[in-house]
Amino acid sequence: MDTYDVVVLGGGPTGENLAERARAGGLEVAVVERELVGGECSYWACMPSKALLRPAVALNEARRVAGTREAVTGRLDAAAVLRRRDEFASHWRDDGQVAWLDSTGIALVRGHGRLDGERRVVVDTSDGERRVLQARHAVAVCTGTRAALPDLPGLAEAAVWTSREATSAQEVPGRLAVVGGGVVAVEMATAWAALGSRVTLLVRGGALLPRTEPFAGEAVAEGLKEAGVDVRFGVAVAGLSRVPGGEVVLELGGAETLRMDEVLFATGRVPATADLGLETVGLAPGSWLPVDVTGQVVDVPGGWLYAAGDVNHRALLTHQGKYQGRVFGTVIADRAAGRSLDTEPWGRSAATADRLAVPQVVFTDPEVASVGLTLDEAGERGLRVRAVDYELGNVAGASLYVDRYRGRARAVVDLDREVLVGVTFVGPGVAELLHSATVAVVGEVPIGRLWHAVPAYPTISEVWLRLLETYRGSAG
Ligand SMILES: Cc1cc2nc3c(=O)[nH]c(=O)nc-3n(C[C@H](O)[C@H](O)[C@H](O)COP(=O)(O)OP(=O)(O)OC[C@H]3O[C@@H](n4cnc5c(N)ncnc54)[C@H](O)[C@@H]3O)c2cc1C
Ligand SMILES: NC(=O)c1ccc[n+]([C@@H]2O[C@H](COP(=O)([O-])OP(=O)(O)OC[C@H]3O[C@@H](n4cnc5c(N)ncnc54)[C@H](O)[C@@H]3O)[C@@H](O)[C@H]2O)c1
Repeated sequence: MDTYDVVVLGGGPTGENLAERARAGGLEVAVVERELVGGECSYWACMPSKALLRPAVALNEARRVAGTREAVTGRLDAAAVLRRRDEFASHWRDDGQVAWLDSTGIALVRGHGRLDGERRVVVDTSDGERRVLQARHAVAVCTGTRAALPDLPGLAEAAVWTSREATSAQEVPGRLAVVGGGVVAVEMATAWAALGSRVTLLVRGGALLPRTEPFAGEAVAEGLKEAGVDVRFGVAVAGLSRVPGGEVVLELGGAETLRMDEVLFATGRVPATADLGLETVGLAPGSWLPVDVTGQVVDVPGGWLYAAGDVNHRALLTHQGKYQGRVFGTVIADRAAGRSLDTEPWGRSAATADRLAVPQVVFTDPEVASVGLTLDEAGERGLRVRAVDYELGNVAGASLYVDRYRGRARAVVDLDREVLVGVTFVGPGVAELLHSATVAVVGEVPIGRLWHAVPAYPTISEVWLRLLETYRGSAG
């Protein structure tokens, strides 16, 4: 048996950050990883997906500026894009991340870890041995999620794509069906259409990106249609089958069938907790792990079990998992050293931003960049709010950015405190605008002070000024 101060289950972005903060706090730390250090994000999610999307957006932007439009004469070079994607996925090798772990003095145990009662982890190691790790202070579960697949007749045998295949495929399918209307669905539909697939997007509901402001999903649907994607709403897949070695036949209810070369199910995530020994600590296998603001799993007594990142279901995004990792890793070190905590909202020891100010960019064309609450969410929380909208195309910097710029911005103002609680930008090139909004929301910067944050002319950021003018006009 080996003893460490902290045992971290899962070496994705969250586990890495939590381990690093605990180690920086003076603790002995082991990370257990069953696949690649770096997790889903580095190899099958953020990095390869953005590497697939960037060339598509760069090409579209060049086509929208007179002068460069004439210089762009061909399509994307799919093979070159896939090669560049492979580089960004480090060719699915984790040597670089392992070297970083080594440099921090964190121990790496390769294998599948499971809880085995209080503070104990049993690992089936990659070399076929069984190791027992005992934690003096804490075990942190950072095991992330895997793709959720619906229970459909024929699905198990049809060798469908999940986000893993959609981000790592080495060939461009001729016909690709994408099932779902969330972020993975719209990003991957954008990428593969640009790479040359004929994409059909099958959306069960009536809108894309249902958790964002409605105009964002509408703009993305329009962008996808302009890119040649067949976007269908109110469609449910009833069953499917693959012709051996060949195409997939999708049954859409009624008598309609679709014949595709590949089918991507982008239908959400489930926590990677089914085979984690949760039953040995009184939890149900397969469940999400809700935590308090310091990261402690609420249903386990003794304060030794933490959960961070996707697996606690607070905000399924890399940067939020890393944020939790930093906060919770520091909390574990502080508790171990007997230091006092600051668990007030926005305090050093409390995850707060992952509830009140989650920034997210959807890297489609147009991009969607949002932080904080939508108008509907703010209303549901009982806030007295007003939405302030502005057409981005009227901003000088935007009209220079691409010809006939189309886009929109919305700020959600809390009228009682006169601060912003949410901001959404939709349009080309808005991703890098987002952090200004995040600072305004997290800092609860009074509208009166925002007036003095003067955007440079002529940038797209001038939309800030226009939003404030619109608010002042409508506030009377
Ligand atoms: C296609 C796609 C694109 C995405 N794009 C973005 C994006 O652009 N920006 C963004 O912020 N987010 C994005 N996300 C979400 C992002 O990938 C996740 O939020 C992030 O990976 C969560 O990090 P994590 O460390 O919590 O979990 P993971 O990255 O899932 O890492 C968990 C690790 O734990 C390991 N593990 C699991 N069980 C065990 C076990 N029992 N024993 C040992 N090891 C185990 C796994 O092998 C894995 O390495 C995307 C997701 C998808 C699917
Ligand atoms: N750029 C980014 O930040 C980025 C990119 C990709 C993923 N992510 C994160 O990863 C997570 C997973 O993304 P996702 O798109 O897989 O999940 P999601 O929950 O965002 O979307 C899933 C979609 O599938 C639909 N759906 C569910 N079951 C279905 C079924 N049986 N048939 C048809 N449709 C069905 C849902 O209605 C929903 O619209 C999200 O939390 C997202 O924020 C982030």
